[in-house]
Amino acid sequence: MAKDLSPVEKAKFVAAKQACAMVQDGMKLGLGTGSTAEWLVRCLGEMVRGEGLRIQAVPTSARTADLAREQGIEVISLEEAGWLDLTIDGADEFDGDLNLIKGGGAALLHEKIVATASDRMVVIADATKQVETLGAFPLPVEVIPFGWQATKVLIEETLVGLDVLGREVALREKDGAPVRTDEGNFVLDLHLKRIGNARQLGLVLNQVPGVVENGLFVDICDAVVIGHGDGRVETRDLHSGEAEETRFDFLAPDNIFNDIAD
Ligand SMILES: O=C(CO)[C@H](O)[C@H](O)COP(=O)(O)O
Repeated sequence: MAKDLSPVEKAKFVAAKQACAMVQDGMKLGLGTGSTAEWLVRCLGEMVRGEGLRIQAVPTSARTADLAREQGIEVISLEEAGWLDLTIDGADEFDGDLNLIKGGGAALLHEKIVATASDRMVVIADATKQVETLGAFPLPVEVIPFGWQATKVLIEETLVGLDVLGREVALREKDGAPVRTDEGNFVLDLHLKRIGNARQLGLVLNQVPGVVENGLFVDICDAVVIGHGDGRVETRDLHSGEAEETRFDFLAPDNIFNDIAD
C-alpha cells in the first residue's frame, strides 16, 4: 500500500510530484535515471494518460525508456529532439551551490549529455542527499573496458596532490562481473570522502586516458526540489534565489498517491 512506503520513498515521491508542476504542455523533456526519477516518470505518465499532457521525452537509460513507454509517454532520441526544454533527474549528493554527484545508477554519461543539452536542469531528491561538501558518496567515473586497470592506476596517481581525503578506487561489480553502462563501459567508484574542489577534480579526471566521463555535475543544475518524509517539499532556484515550501498531505481523502504507488 502506498501509505506503507518508507519515509525516504515518500520524500522521493513528493519531490517528483512537485517537479511535475514545472512540466508544460508541448515540452521536450529529459528524464533521469534511478528510483526518484522513476516516481517522476510514473507521475508524468498519469498526467499524460489522465490529463492529456503532451510531452516528448528523452530518457537517460534503457531502464527509464522502458518505464516511460510503459507509462504511455512518447519517447524520442536526443537526435530527434535536438534540444530539450527541461531535464529532471535524481542525484546521489548535492551541495549548497547545487553541484552534484551522479552515477549511482551507472547512467552518468547519458545523464550529463542530456542535462547539458537542456535549457534547464532540475534535481529531485530526498533530503538525505543534501551535503555541506561533496564526496561521502563514492564518485562514479565511466571508463572504457580496454586497459581499465591502467586507467585505474592513472586515476590513483592523479588523485595524489588533489584536495580529497580518500584515494581508494574500486571497479563496480555485480554478481562477480563488472557493471556495464548503457554504452558498454565500466564504472570505477572513487572513495574520496571529501572533495575540496569539485570543478578542478572533474576537469582533471576527464584528462586521464580511458576516462569517458565523471559523475561530478558542476554548474549544470539550476534548481533542486527536496522532499521530506512528512510530505514537505522545498524548492530552491539557484538563479532567482527563490526558495519555497509546499506540503502534501498523505492522509487527505483525495490521497496524492492515487493508484500510482500501489
Ligand atoms: O545518478 C543517478 C543514476 O545514474 C541517480 O540519479 C542517482 O543515483 C540517484 O538515484 P536514486 O534516485 O535512486 O536515489
